[in-house]
Amino acid sequence: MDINRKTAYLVLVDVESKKAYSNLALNHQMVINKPNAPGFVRELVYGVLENKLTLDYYIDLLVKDGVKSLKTPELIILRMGVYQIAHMGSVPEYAAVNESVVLAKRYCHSKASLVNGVLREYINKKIQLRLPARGEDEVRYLSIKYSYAPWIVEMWLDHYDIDFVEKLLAAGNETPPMTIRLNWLRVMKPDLIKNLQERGFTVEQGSLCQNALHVKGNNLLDSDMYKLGLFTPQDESSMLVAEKLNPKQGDLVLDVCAAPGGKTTAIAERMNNTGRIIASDVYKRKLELIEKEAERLGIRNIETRSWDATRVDSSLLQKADRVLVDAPCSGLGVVRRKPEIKYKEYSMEMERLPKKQLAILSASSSYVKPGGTLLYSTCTVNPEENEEVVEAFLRKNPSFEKKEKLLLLPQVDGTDGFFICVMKRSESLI
Ligand SMILES: C[S@@+](CC[C@H](N)C(=O)[O-])C[C@H]1O[C@@H](n2cnc3c(N)ncnc32)[C@H](O)[C@@H]1O
Repeated sequence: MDINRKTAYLVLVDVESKKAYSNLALNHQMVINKPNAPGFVRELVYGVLENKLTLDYYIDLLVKDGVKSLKTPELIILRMGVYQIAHMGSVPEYAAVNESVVLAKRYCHSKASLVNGVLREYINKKIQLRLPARGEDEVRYLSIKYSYAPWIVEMWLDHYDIDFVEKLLAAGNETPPMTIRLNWLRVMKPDLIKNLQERGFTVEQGSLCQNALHVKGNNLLDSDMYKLGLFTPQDESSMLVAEKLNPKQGDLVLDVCAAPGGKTTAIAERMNNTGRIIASDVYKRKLELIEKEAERLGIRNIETRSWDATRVDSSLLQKADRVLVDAPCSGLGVVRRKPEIKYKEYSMEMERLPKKQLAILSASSSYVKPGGTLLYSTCTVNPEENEEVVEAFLRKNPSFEKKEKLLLLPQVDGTDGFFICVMKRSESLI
């Protein structure tokens, strides 16, 4: 059996059945199975995840009792087969069919002939197969064409015009660039660039942040440069948070939703290991991630603690120069990296998020000293979690003033979808 397709299959089962995060499941199965073509595995896994609803739509047209009659193993094998035929030009059609049948014989033996039949029929009919008519139901059409849960399409259409929504949906299916944040504490930019180029990586300056580099090449995170803490993988939108917070040497900074610490460590690097950063998260077990990263990067000014940010710690009232609220959110801005987010069901949790975000922002604002900075950010494109939370906060807290508001978009900025709002507390408290 082809180890690459087997690995992809096992990742997709973990994501579908165990609700695993795609990046973690992929890393896990890569380590166990050691596929000889990791690029192929990644392309197949992310291709199937990104196009899941579109693939299911076509499979549904070809299976007698519809896609709902299929169990997870045969459904995943069919998705993989159709994806290879439709999108992977390097895979001959016969190989996509034969290898899918081999997988079916191993993981759902009685369905091997169904897999064979459906894939052969797909090859024969693919030119005639059509998406549902746009005019009849635009939400359904967009949901299937771009493969997003219908409620996400509907929500975006409620807030934005159709052209914007279609570009946003399409950009969420693009492969994001590999961007790294160079660690000023450990390396100078020209030296890191030279080091990367000598090892065969292609390097380009980032477009938004001075310390951002776009890198092309394989196994970057296995390199000694990574282990030595010369850089951290991070999207430029996240790097921009530390830049906009603009911490000064010697500041007291509170990062109240800090794990796994991507922004905490970016802030620490800017502060050149001076001052004090209190990085808290409600989940104690996640604090270890921040501590490990700080150690890798040679950072010594971070203290971690578990704290529920909806509660006020009276010992810190008006003490902080800067407070960062990088709030828990729906994550709709990072679907390029975590395509499984596109299929989340609309839930009560989604409905409760803006309330929770406002509670965290309100409690955390009390730590900002007069004249200090409060920054609210999310990795989502949803006005209810972004602008509306900030506006509700500002209405109730006249001592804060909005200084800058940014909505970064994959189709415009090439970054993840990201919201940043910088607020200042007045010198004399109202
Ligand atoms: C968007 S993530 C933060 C990412 C982080 N700032 C970074 O850059 O790596 C949101 C974090 O908020 C935490 N969180 C959720 N509810 C919280 C609460 N009530 N108090 C504090 N942290 C909370 C989650 O555990 C999660 O780690």
